[in-house]
Amino acid sequence: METNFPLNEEEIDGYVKIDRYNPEKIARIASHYTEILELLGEDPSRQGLLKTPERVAKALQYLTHGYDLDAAAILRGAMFEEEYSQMVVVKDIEVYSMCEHHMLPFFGKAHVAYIPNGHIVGLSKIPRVIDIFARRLQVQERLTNEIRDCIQNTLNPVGVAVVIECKHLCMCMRGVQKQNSVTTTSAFTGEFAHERTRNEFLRLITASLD
Ligand SMILES: Nc1nc2c(ncn2[C@@H]2O[C@H](COP(=O)(O)OP(=O)(O)OP(=O)(O)O)[C@@H](O)[C@H]2O)c(=O)[nH]1
Ligand SMILES: [Zn+2]
Repeated sequence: METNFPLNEEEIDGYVKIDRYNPEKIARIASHYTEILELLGEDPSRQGLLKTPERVAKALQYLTHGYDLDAAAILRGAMFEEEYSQMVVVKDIEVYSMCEHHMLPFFGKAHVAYIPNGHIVGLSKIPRVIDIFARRLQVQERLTNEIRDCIQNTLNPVGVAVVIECKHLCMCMRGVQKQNSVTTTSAFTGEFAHERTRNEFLRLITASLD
């Protein structure tokens, strides 16, 4: 899987209104991690760990920056009147999220489709919406529904379909330790309730360009 992130830390600031990276907040989170390192049996004063609490604090702020972003506003910012009324599918969108039970990553792909109802949306905004909900503490089911609801309620299309396939590290590197299990979740509205439309979507997301 590619690891190019849609937003880096500098770019976030263009979207995030409050300052997630303010030094006081980072220092407070970091101080907890100094204690956690000690409790884990480490020596937080050894060279390799000196900056670790601060690094972890910044990483966690990044991994949860979706709390500060308004997905509906981002969609509304790039809606265009257009008479196109066929299905629009954006597939194989990388997803990186954190399970709310263990705060361990789950990651994989999302596939999204909608059928326009007078408006289309800028294509890049669909991965942005996914990221805004993924960059929080999540369960895959809620992530799937939140993406569906945001697109449905903002763009008001004839229907929305969302399928997400993810590996959960809390199931791979601890706990039940199943390395190959993949969880699939889906959410549909409107026209996608019909088997024919849903099947067309499923066919398109499994079709290859090669
Ligand atoms: N439904 C759902 N469950 C999740 C997701 N991410 C993690 N989980 C599960 O959340 C559950 C939490 O169960 P608990 O029994 O409270 O936690 P635990 O003792 O750490 O469980 P194990 O992982 O089985 O060791 C586990 O079954 C995880 O696999 C998710 O996105 N959706
Ligand atoms: Zn988990």
